[in-house]
Amino acid sequence: MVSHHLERATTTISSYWTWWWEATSKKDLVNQAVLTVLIAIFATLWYLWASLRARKRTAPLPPGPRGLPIVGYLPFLGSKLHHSFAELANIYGPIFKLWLGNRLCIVLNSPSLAKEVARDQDIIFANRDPPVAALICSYGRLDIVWSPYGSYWRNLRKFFVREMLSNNILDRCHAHRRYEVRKTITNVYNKIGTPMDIGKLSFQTELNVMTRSLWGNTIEGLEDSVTGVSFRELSNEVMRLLGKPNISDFFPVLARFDIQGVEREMKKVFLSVDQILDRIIEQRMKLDTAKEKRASNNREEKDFLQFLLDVKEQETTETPITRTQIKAMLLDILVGGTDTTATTIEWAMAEMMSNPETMRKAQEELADVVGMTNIVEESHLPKLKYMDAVMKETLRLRPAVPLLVPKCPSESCTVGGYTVPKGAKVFLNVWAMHRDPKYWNNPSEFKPERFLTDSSRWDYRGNNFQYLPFGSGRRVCPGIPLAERMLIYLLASLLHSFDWQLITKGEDLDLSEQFGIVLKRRTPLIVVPTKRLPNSALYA
Ligand code: HEM
Repeated sequence: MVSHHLERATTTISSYWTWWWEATSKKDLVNQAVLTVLIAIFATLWYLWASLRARKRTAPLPPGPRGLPIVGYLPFLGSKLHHSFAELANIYGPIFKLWLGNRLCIVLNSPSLAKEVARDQDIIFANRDPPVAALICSYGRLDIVWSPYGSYWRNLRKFFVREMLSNNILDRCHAHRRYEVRKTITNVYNKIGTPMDIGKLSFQTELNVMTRSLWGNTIEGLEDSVTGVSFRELSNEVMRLLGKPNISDFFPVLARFDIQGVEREMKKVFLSVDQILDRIIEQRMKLDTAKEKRASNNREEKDFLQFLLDVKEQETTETPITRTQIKAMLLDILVGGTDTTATTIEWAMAEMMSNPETMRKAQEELADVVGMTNIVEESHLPKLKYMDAVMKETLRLRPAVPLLVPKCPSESCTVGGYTVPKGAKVFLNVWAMHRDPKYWNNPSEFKPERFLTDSSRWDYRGNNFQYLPFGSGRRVCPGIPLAERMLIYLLASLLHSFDWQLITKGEDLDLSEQFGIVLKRRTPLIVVPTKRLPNSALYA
């Protein structure tokens, strides 16, 4: 294109030159002066126009570290990707690039860039870039999290939100949540005074809540020996493998050699998960007796799995759903929804144990709102303002998904004045944005009070671009309504029913992080509960 313009300009200039030469030869000084000025103006204008067009077409790539030939910056990344990215942002600015193998990665670190990507150019960035491990555990992108942007994803997500997460359905599942939370409180009461792993406890409760809402039973309710604990191990393994840097992802030509064995490991873990899901579906189908059938005709009484199975049976439906798609969706909820919520509860407890004043304030609020002779009910939640602030502050300081789920633009575009090429892997480092002193006072302190003022400012549904624990745009987390209920309800019940101490009094609690697709604690939080409420009946 530029060479074409150059050719045209050269032709034009040369014809004027001939004319000018003729004028010069005739010694026509006036003509000569006019022509010289005209040529100078023309040349300047042409130069400006051409360079403006060229600049418009090719904004440069963002700045970034050089790295080594072939491997790029891979050898220099530490084990905590979110920290390494934050350090690089300090050097190269809020948007930078780095090559990891032969994959171009672009990292964004500011609310205005987040807005450009998640609002202004949301459709372009609504695609995912699944690692090899995700292709396996999503049944080849048949789930919601990893499916490509398009009508398949849209239908699945709409269906999921309508049949699992509408206010109506969530209200109906209230009894399941209450049953499981009360069961947990009783279990803790029975082991009072003994050390407990809060992460394990929260995971077990969240998993049971999810499974009861999904198919009216727990994993233990299956006819064989699968336990919630072994499911937690499988789920942890899936998350670990999803977050593990894998050479196959950075050098797709090497993928078939599976050099680190990530694909092999994921296939093995996934086989067990898949078998559990098959058993769940089969057990649910067995329940399809005449009595169940009658109940299943009543929309009000159906659980999510029953609804899915009904849709599958109706061949005339507009969006026929296969058994594999059902399993893919169940997995999103069981692995994605449970681990994030349980990890957030564990962090909230850890932060409060390190800042006993916040624990005291939360318990005082519970005593005021709930009363020491009552148990926490979901109806209390809207009044628990401090508790809500604790949850928000935890999601700020310890966002469960620190780099969100990486995005992949479907066409080349410009962000922050730089080119982001089609197919690049785009990370939004919300962990770093949540700790940026430009937007937060004393960002590394755990201070729930910051969320007590002007609550409208602290929306976390993706509209406030400096606070994005659930992401933003079309692919924002659809589980927010369930996550917020479960987080506060379980945390409030644990704090109202018990006082909590570290095993060794006065010990400094380890608050270090272990990076993964979900940001976990490096060491499990082990604490000892003591009775807080006056009446033993409140623990039944
Ligand atoms: C503390 C709890 C949770 C956190 C912090 C969290 C966070 C996130 C984040 C950051 C994303 C990616 C958003 C983006 O790419 O912009 C996401 C996606 C998703 N989450 Fe959650 N989540 C939580 C709980 C849940 C729950 C309880 C469920 C299900 C019941 C759920 C289901 C999903 C699904 C299906 C997606 C994929 C959405 C899509 O790609 O269209 N999440 N979540």
